[in-house]
Amino acid sequence: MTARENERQPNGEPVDHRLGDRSAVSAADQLSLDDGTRSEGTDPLLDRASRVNTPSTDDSGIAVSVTGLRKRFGDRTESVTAVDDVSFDIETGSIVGLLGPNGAGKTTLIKSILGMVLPDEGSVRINGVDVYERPRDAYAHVDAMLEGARNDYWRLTVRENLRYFATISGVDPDSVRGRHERLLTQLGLAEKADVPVRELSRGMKQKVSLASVLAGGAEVVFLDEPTLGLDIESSRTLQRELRRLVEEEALTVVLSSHDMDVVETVCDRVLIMSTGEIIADDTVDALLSGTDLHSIEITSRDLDSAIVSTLEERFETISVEPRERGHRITVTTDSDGLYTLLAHLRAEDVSLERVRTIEPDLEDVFVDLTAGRDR
Ligand SMILES: Nc1ncnc2c1ncn2[C@@H]1O[C@H](COP(=O)(O)OP(=O)(O)OP(=O)(O)O)[C@@H](O)[C@H]1O
Repeated sequence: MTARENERQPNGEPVDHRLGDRSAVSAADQLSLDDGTRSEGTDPLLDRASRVNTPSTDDSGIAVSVTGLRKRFGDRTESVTAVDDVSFDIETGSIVGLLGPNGAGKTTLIKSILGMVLPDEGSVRINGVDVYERPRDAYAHVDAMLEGARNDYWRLTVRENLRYFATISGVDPDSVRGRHERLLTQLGLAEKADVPVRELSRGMKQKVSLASVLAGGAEVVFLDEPTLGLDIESSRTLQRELRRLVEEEALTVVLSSHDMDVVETVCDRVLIMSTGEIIADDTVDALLSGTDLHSIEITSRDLDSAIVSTLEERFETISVEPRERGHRITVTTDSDGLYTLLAHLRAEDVSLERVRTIEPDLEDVFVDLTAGRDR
């Protein structure tokens, strides 16, 4: 999902891609028209300000349930099935990572769940409520940060933004003052609380965006690249705060990110999409332990350019580092591939100076699962 930088409303404020704000809805409507969907203008999110933020009643333990979702764009001559018969449930109080290469269908899936794109088939329930039949009730406890960090009112201070977004979520800002103060402290924003957002750095703005999403006490939040542009310390703080909200307040988070380390650290479960389908749905541990991948790093002065280029032809996932004499190569492959590699090196009479095996990480598993599956 790509951030749309520099979008502005006529009043000079940034375009808001969040739910819960009227400008967000107009952005959604604009998108909808582009998509040929939802042109009826009945977006449930327009009405948030008048909504009472009562707790949801569903006790199934399932926050989001998607069944048989399908969305195709285009006509018969040229069409793409962006989401292809996708089904999954997300447990209340968990963080689920949504991964996929560019064009996999992640944005279309999330927008379909949020009612910003109307799917051709399938159903979505949030806390047991069908989003297409009873959108207002279904989205009463949902918020989202889509397409980057441009979500806040830059002329308002940080604290005023939190109060504003709480208000349009139907919450009296005074009743959640404690929550706001905690968010400001946890996210390192307390010192800047009374500073207009436009005067903050990009990373700080990103943190304000996240705080604004969480300001109204939503039970289910969708976050697109929440750590983009943050320094390592801020990213870790944000991840810790998300885990705390999930564990202490049963927040449910759907997080889409290209940062595999963030997903590996923070998510209870990972959905991997490719060409519109869910091709993996498991915990990070299960994905890592279920893989037959091995990463091996070999250093040798016998690894000359000719041998290295033969290996590059055979192994897609090879990285090569020239040494003063010879090369250091790192290859990620399955057991058969490893056997082939070692047999090849033996046949070429390569003596191995240094061999190091590396545990595969989520990125290795992701690349392995999605390689060669382009549309
Ligand atoms: N409005 C649209 N009209 C036509 N095709 C579309 C539209 N929106 C998405 N698509 C196509 O649907 C497919 C899935 O796109 P989508 O944006 O959902 O993928 P993504 O996983 O979010 O990608 P990225 O990571 O690059 O943002 C792509 O082939 C894309 O070109």
